[in-house]
Amino acid sequence: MSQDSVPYLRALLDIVPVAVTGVDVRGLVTHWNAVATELYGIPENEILGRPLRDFFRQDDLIVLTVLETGQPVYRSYHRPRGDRHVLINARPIFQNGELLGAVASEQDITQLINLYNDLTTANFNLERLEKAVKSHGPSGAFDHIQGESPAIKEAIRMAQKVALTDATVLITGESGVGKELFARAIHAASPYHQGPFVALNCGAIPAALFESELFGYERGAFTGAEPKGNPGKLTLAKRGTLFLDEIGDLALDLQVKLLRVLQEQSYYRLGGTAPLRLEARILAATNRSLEEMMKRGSFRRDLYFRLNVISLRIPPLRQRPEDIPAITEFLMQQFAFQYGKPAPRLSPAALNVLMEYDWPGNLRELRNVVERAVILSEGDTILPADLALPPPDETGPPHFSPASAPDREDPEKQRLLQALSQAKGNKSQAARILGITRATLYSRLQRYGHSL
Ligand SMILES: Nc1ncnc2c1ncn2[C@@H]1O[C@H](COP(=O)(O)OP(=O)(O)OP(=O)(O)O)[C@@H](O)[C@H]1O
Repeated sequence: MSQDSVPYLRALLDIVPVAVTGVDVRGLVTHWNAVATELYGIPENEILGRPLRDFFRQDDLIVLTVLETGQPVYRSYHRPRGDRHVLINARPIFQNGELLGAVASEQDITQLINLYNDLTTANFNLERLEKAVKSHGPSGAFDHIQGESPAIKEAIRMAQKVALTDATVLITGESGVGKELFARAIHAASPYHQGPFVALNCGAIPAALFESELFGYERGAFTGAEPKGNPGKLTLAKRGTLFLDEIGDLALDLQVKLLRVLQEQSYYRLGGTAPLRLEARILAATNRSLEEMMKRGSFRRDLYFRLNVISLRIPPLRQRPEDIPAITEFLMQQFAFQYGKPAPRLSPAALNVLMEYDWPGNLRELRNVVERAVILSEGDTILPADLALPPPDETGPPHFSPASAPDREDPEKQRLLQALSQAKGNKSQAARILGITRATLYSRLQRYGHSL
């Protein structure tokens, strides 16, 4: 190369769209172009002639590694700083067999990565919308009920069967397990799906208003009534579904009135004289034990049997811990989208905390915990501290029975959590990572979830 070519090379360095760094054999900077200045915010006059390692962490200096190993590197992905993503080419420079130094070029692909992340989030959202659209038709009604444990699958199978009939269903289960979610899915999959879904919370309305809410009233039926009258929930739910939530909270005298409607399949509005036909499918739910209440005389036996034509029990979350990884992943994506943040990942330690917690508030509590964690987490990983739950040691009585008491150092359990975290809760993928079948993975998750 002639001496004349130096100005050409200088100009070339300044117009190539990559950051160029040159070091001599001691690691002192010999070349630093305009893009490098822009990428790292370090001007050429500050860095030229100085050791490169004064400006960067040793681990981040691929060009120095190349100097040591004498091996070139091509298109190596690297994050020189938290918010920057680059692809690096680097090679040593030899002259007459002697090592002179090394050069590196770095292509900033931050924008590309950000676009990719945006695209992934957009795709996720699209899938969700597709599911939501499908779930408006009877076929996809149960799609948004997350979970693949045998317990939840059994509940879904049962609900799908009863959805096709017009039988009254009593949905039981602890608070926050998803009783209303199931009621809505049954409605959406039922012959009544084109009609409305009307919910009435029997625990939330004062007894004095219950009748007018349920049956409605005619114009001028009583003082203080809406002048136009009120159709009432039974009429509003016509050709649709009436969901009587918290049915166990209904006072005894009102239980008689509800029973009469169910027996006679007709009702009167307050102040009305013409009987109206019951044309709604009835679903009821409670988190109380109606059997216990019957024994104590606070729930009518005859109403119980009318409502409980088919009973559907939704299992609490602590009885299906194997659902926790996938549901958490689903919720993280959902809330990340809602709050306009990139979807975070869950650290194995955080997953461990979730797996061992008791979940008295079930899915509703899990939703709240994940929502808060997505909002509070800094960086791209959710850590145990973001969950605001007691760590496994402090969750009260030990969760593991002595027969299956693996402690937190149990290496098999650690591998399991690691694989699930890596697979973002996808169990097939986690099973592949571990080289075991899905069935084996499920039985291990069951074993490591507490109180089983
Ligand atoms: N399997 C599930 N997958 C995803 N989300 C769920 C699931 N089950 C419940 N949820 C969510 O958890 C929350 C609580 O569910 P829901 O209101 O249906 O519970 P519930 O049993 O009716 O509670 P309560 O007895 O307190 O009325 C809702 O936001 C619901 O969407």
